Amino acid sequence: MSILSEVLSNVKKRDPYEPEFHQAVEEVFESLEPVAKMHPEWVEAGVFQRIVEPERQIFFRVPWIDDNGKVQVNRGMRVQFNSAIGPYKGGLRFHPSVYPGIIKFLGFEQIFKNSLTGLPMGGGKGGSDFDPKGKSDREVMRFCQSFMLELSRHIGADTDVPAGDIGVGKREIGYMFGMYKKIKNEFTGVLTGKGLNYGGSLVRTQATGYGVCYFMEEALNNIKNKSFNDSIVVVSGSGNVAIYAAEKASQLGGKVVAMSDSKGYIYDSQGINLETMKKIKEVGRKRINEYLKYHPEAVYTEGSSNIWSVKCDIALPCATQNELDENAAKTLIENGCFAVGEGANMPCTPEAVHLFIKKNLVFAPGKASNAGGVATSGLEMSQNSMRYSWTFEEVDSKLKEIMKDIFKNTHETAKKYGFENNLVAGANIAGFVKVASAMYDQGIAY
Ligand SMILES: NC(=O)C1=CN([C@@H]2O[C@H](COP(=O)(O)OP(=O)(O)OC[C@H]3O[C@@H](n4cnc5c(N)ncnc54)[C@H](O)[C@@H]3O)[C@@H](O)[C@H]2O)C=CC1
Ligand SMILES: O=C(O)CCC(=O)C(=O)O
Repeated sequence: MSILSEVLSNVKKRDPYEPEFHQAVEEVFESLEPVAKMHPEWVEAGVFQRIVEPERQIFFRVPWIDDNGKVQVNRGMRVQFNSAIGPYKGGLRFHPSVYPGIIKFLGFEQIFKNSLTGLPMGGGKGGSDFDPKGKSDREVMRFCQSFMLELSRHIGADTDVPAGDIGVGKREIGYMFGMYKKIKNEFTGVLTGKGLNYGGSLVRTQATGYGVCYFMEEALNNIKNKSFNDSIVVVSGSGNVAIYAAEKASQLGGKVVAMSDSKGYIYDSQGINLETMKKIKEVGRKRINEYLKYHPEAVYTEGSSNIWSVKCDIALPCATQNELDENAAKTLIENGCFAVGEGANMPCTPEAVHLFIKKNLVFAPGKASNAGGVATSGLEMSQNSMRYSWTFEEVDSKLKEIMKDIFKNTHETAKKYGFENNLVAGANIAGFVKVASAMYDQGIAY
């Protein structure tokens, strides 16, 4: 049995009820056989066993009082996965599906993604099974304050810097930042994704979605001599990543004809009107079918996964994990889709990914293509340390350069290890090698 199979089998044995985490480890390890062969010293130093075990996991109670005066109790957690190359960094997810297996898969992905950005950030992730949907602003505030009351003991600008993810946007970051500042009596860059009036960075809101398109444009140009221009694009989701991926895809000349939420999807043959979508989702926090009130010519279909039956050239899954399976992949390919870029974390199942690679689509894996969000968080940390802010154009051009560099690195690494044009292998290997060599240099006690 190879060291990689042995470690994977141990991961499954130790935490048998965490399928998303197993999937994330398996997907990375699939690419690492040549790395293990090239670096027997890493095998001997237990790097593969150590990298799948979080450095620290924190679980805590989050009691809060709802608008009816009733006490509610949620679970909070933070997985500080790996700090070999910098302070733990990664978002917080508030969604009823959150449990350790989800947070561990996200934290594990984050290690390699953050490494690919070229910035000094380790990997971490956290969240709660709290559902902000349908809650009043005051309820969300009381929850966030209680969550931070405990989390504040474990984070810090040089220790662990959380940010947003599903269910955590500017509103939640604001409430948490306010509470952290009150508890610690210090104004530091302990969270990113902050409001622009208290230390946030321009472009952070747009960064993940824009970054997906910058990466994809680079991949299309280099691998297929194509671009977004004149393409038909389908984007799943209608949250932060989806809206700004759709915006940049349109700016690059694509036409986004469909977007979804967890209940269903909208098809608009004229191209989705993004101002309407922002009004519905960012301001109103409403369901996507509200779109029909403003654009009655569009069509709404129940069932979010049906969105992949819409004919397109480029598909950008930007909602959630495992939202695009093998059947959806087959349908996309039959309809002529030639590129898929992951905006969400692990949105394509392993079977779908294998099919995309086998059929030579340009496939951009999330840990490379959605790294623009955390990269811009890294830029927010730099600006906070300098007590300075860059302009929109300055941050946007740094983001663009970072995404181009990530593409170059993943593309060249894939080629070097014998996986030409396989960006999944390229991203896994390039992300891993930097962290593994830092872990090796820092000794086994680490
Ligand atoms: N916000 C960020 O900077 C980054 C987010 N991501 C990933 O991107 C994905 C989306 O995150 P955000 O946009 O930040 O969250 P969000 O909370 O702003 O939006 C999530 C959207 O997905 C929709 N959704 C949920 N389940 C769905 C389903 N099964 N089918 C269709 N739509 C569904 C929701 O209705 C919502 O519109 C997640 O996988 C997240 O981990 C990755 C990198 C950075
Ligand atoms: O900006 C960040 O720190 C986190 C972004 C994130 O959660 C992700 O890349 O999945």
